[in-house]
Amino acid sequence: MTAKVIGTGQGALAPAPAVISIKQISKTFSNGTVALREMSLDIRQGEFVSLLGPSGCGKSTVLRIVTSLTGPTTGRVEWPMETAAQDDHGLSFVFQEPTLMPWATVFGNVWLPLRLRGVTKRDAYDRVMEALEMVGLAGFAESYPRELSGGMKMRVSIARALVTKPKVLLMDEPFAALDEITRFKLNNDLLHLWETFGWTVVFVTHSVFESVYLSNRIVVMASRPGRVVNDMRLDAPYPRGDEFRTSAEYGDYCRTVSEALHAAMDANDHL
Ligand SMILES: Nc1ncnc2c1ncn2[C@@H]1O[C@H](COP(=O)(O)OP(=O)(O)OP(=O)(O)O)[C@@H](O)[C@H]1O
Repeated sequence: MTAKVIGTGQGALAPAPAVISIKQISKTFSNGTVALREMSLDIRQGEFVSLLGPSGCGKSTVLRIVTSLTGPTTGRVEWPMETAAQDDHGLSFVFQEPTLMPWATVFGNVWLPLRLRGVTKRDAYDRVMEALEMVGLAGFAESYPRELSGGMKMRVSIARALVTKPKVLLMDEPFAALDEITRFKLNNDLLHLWETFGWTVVFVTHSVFESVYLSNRIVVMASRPGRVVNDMRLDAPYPRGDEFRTSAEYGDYCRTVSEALHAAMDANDHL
């Protein structure tokens, strides 16, 4: 499927190589549910891609297959820019729930992925503190999760994902459980980090507004079976801030994407 460009045509990304190449993936669960059927998608270096679609269209299943948490029934995921020696793909995953260890401090939680790789607390110290700095929580290293707000817990979860210095960040509705003000703030912080570090981000969301605010590409999925029905590039320039969020341009993008989402939902109704 070719990408449709919405916007003014200014600020479009130059073509970049694919970091993740999803090839004809299908997934049928043991109970017979066809979660995905022949889905193909190239995620390009530096993109901020949102996967947008109704509940049950297979967004999380795509991320789980990309991270090898589950395998596809048919099809495969390729990493065109990698050599055979790389085995973790430089990936980090942020879930909707912060899933912090309640008995460990903020430091201990962020240290975990390094600890699992055998890095001692002393050796991990600078990297953990750097990750906490990035999410604005350097002053809370010795706090426990119960002492933190929902937004702060999510920041810890993001710091834990960043501590391994990933190249690709997969985020499964990370801000869905947060109030709107906190969500806006974390949206801004995430965009700032993305612009600073040049990651590739794949972001699952139900929200048209959030996907338009964050992404330079929105992939709309339909369900039963899960598949891509629209692939749109948004060329609104970055940095994006409150001015963009309240602009007529943003409203226009939201309308277009909303129509695409409704068309995807209608496609399900007719199956
Ligand atoms: N382990 C499983 N066993 C059986 N069916 C499953 C399993 N995991 C997911 N499914 C089904 O596969 C389909 C896709 O699920 P998935 O969680 O990927 O959708 P989603 O788009 O992420 O949904 P949501 O937005 O609600 O999180 C759904 O019909 C779901 O019920």
